[in-house]
This record gives sequence, structure tokens and C-alpha cells, in this order.
Amino acid sequence: MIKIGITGGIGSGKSVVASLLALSGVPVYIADEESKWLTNNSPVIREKLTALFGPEIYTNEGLNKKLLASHIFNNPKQLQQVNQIIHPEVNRHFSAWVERQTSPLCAIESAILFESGFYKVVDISLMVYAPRELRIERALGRDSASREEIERRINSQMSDEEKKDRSDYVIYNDNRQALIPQVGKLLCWLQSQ
Ligand SMILES: CC(C)(COP(=O)(O)OP(=O)(O)OC[C@H]1O[C@@H](n2cnc3c(N)ncnc32)[C@H](O)[C@@H]1O)[C@@H](O)C(=O)NCCC(=O)NCCS
Ligand SMILES: Nc1ncnc2c1ncn2[C@@H]1O[C@H](COP(=O)(O)OP(=O)(O)OP(=O)(O)O)[C@@H](O)[C@H]1O
Repeated sequence: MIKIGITGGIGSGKSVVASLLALSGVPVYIADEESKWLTNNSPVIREKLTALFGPEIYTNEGLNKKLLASHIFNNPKQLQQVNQIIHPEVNRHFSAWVERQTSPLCAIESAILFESGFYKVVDISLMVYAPRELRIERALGRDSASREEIERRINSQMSDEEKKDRSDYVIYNDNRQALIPQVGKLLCWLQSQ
């Protein structure tokens, strides 16, 4: 089985590409969603986040996402500490998920494929690229976050140049090149690997 890591900055269109792959029959593990589930349900993560930030990091509804975001996207040291708590659990969960897949291809979608180390468990790294300003506009149109908050998240992530250098394949979602033919080409290329 070939494992694909889909990455790209906030608003690049990873989720759209992941959906196109899913529609083509490729099972996709969405790391953002699974990590949220784990953060609410793993006793190991709960205990460590509570020790780091105090009990207010969880409310009756689960993780206090706003509070966690305000800590990690303003403080690189805390970002690293939280990543070290959450990412090993996501990694284990992803490996168990892979074991259950039976298709010739599967994928993981993560904005931080390289930063998190998830790239080590995939065979092909795929970057979805869009220029920074377009990404900010898309994220502003989709989320309730302000431009400043979005820029802070972008600044917490590896640069696009480094992501491109480290990726095996790049899909351009820049409003100039259509996505569906590029995903079709990618699938042909994967079949030749
Ligand atoms: C801080 C949290 C609660 C904010 O939740 P919220 O619903 O507001 O945002 P969401 O999860 O949809 O993330 C939106 C985007 O923020 C960026 N982002 C999220 N986590 C990280 C991180 N650790 N490092 C850099 N960028 C990140 C990504 O571009 C992501 O797509 C949440 O992102 C989180 O729990 N992050 C830590 C866990 C993690 O690393 N998740 C990423 C995949 S494993
Ligand atoms: N080619 C496109 N044309 C128009 N809108 C697009 C295009 N690609 C993405 N979008 C829109 O831009 C927004 C961001 O796309 P998407 O959610 O796929 O990004 P993402 O890379 O998964 O971002 P994040 O890391 O924040 O989860 C969404 O609202 C999506 O519908």
C-alpha cells in the first residue's frame, strides 16, 4: 500500500484535494479532525495538557480550543510542548488506521506533515500550494478568525519554500490551474510508482 501525506499551509486547499482523492476511492485520515477527537478522548493527552495549562484547558464541552490556540500560536515553546504531547498519539492512531485499510492507496492530510514528523510514515509527500495572500483570503472567507490570527498560524508553520523542496509532488491551487485534472495526473503518476 502506498501512503500519501497531503500537506500545505492554512487555506491552501488540502481539504479540497483530500476530498477529491476520497471521491476517487482513496481513504484519507484527516489529522486535524482525528487529533481533536484524541485530544478530547485520550486520557494521556488530557492529563498532560492539564498538567501544562491547568484544568481550564478543558471545559464541560471538551477541549477549550480558543485557549489552547491562544497559548500555542503566541508561544513557540508551548507549541513545541503541545506538539510533543499530541503528535505521538496521533501517529499511533494513524498507524492503527493504516493497518485497517485494504486499498492500494491511502492518505493522511496534515498542515504540519513535516513539522510533526508524520512525513516519516508516508511514502509520498504531496504539497498543495497556493500563494500566501490567496490562502489568507480563503481562510478569512471560511473561518471566524481575524487576519492577524491567521497570519500568526502561518508564522507557526514551515515556509512554503521549504515544504515545496521537501515534497515529492506539488499540486497548484492558485486559481490559475484547475484542480481536478491535476489530481487525475497525480493518480496516474502514483500508479506508475
Ligand atoms: C489549537 C487548536 C485547538 C485550534 O483549533 P481550531 O478548530 O481553531 O483550528 P484547526 O484545528 O481547524 O486548525 C486550523 C489550522 O491551524 C493550523 N494548526 C493547527 N495545529 C497546528 C500546529 N500544532 N502547528 C502549526 N499549525 C497548526 C493548521 O493549518 C490547521 O489546519 C487545534 O488546532 C489543535 O488542537 N492543535 C494542536 C494539535 C495539532 O497539532 N493539530 C494538527 C494536526 S495533528
Ligand atoms: N480552487 C478553489 N477555488 C475556490 N475556493 C477554494 C479553492 N480551493 C479551496 N477553496 C476554499 O478555500 C477554503 C480553504 O480551503 P481548504 O479548507 O481546503 O484549505 P486547507 O488547506 O484544508 O486549510 P486548513 O489548513 O485551514 O484546514 C475553503 O473554504 C475552500 O472551499
